[in-house]
Amino acid sequence: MNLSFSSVTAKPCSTRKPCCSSRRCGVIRSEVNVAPKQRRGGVLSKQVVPLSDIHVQEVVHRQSQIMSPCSKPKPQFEPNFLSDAYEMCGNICAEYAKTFYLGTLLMTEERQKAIWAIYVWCRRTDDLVDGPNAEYMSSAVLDGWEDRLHDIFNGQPYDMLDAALTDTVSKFSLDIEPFRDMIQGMRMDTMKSRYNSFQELYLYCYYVAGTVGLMTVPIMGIAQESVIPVQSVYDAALYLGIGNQLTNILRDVGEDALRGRVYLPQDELAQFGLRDKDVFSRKVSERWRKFMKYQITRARFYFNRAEDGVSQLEKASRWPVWSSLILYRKILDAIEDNDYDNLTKRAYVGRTKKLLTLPLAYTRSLYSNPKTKFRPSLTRLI
Ligand SMILES: CC(C)=CCC/C(C)=C/CC/C(C)=C/CC/C(C)=C/[C@@H]1[C@@H](COP(=O)(O)OP(=O)(O)O)[C@]1(C)CC/C=C(\C)CC/C=C(\C)CCC=C(C)C
Repeated sequence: MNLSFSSVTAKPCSTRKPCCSSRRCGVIRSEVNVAPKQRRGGVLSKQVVPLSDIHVQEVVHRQSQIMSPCSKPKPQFEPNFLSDAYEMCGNICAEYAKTFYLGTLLMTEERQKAIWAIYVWCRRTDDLVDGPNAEYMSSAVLDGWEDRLHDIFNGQPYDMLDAALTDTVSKFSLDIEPFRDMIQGMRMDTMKSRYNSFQELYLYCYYVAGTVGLMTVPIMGIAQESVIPVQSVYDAALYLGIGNQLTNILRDVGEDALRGRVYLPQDELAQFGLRDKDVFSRKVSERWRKFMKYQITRARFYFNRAEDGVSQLEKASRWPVWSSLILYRKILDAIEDNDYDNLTKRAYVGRTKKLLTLPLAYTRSLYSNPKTKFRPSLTRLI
């Protein structure tokens, strides 16, 4: 049984210009880091596989360029209009994602508002396929949403919430590609309900969550004292998104099954002697527990890989990111506490545990130092 883990880092093929924005202009080679088998320590080995849809390298390139004053249209809005628009975004974020919202309160006002605007756009995008109007979903709806995204980036927002994002993209060096990729993830979601391998699932996770990492790095800001390459910070942001999404998937296996969806690699299910019918039967067997242990270890692998990137962010941005990392990790602990029953139970981190996370994350953010990879032993307690 092959129990290796992979994380995928995009490398441009030599024939491809890094600034090329066309989705279909060439093949990207991707490097897959294969983590050690369970119970065996050791150095990660690497494999090269074709994976043409992950746009990290080009996004890093474009987002790292200093914005010239005329590079993005500067829309003219009434001052009150924009402050009302951001306030609406803040209220939505506070309502639907309290932890993200709390985390933004330490940031500068400009960054805080930018995260709210991005959050709201992501929430609305996800709601197209997951929300109350999901029954009206079609590829035409997603095409229309993508046109609207281009309007946002061209300074012609459709409504107030879009206007907040238009303002945000005019202030920060944000590339449109991760936003388009998230829409691509929603397309994928409408087209398939099974993933043959972890490679396929990874691509989905990149689309719907890794992209959030790429969108938010320019807002969070990289510390001036950072000593690691910018690309590594983006990789860490991507891994945090992947870890979060894998965790969401593991938490929601039972709920997704009720909708006829299985976001688990089919080949790995088979390796553990499991099939779709075992997911739908809602019975937790010993095989299922073993399979879940494996999936949880992989999600943790991504969180661990994200850690070093958090310390490279600007100080005020580290706290919210640590909070999100620690909290999502705790969902994995909760699945274990439920004896791996994610078929009939939804793993939950209680209010008190959540609140206790905030000072822990705060301490962590004070002690993480961008100049070293030093990890205070506190990590191990969390
Ligand atoms: C402060 C902070 C962490 C900010 C990020 C806020 C933000 C813009 C979030 C967008 C989330 C969103 C609505 C995405 C749409 C797709 C989706 C639903 C993805 C899942 C999110 C969790 O949502 P929830 O639990 O509410 O999901 P359901 O209601 O069950 O559908 C995801 C699991 C993805 C979340 C991914 C991230 C927050 C990315 C984290 C990475 C960073 C913030 C980069 C940090 C930088 C470094 C260097 C590590």
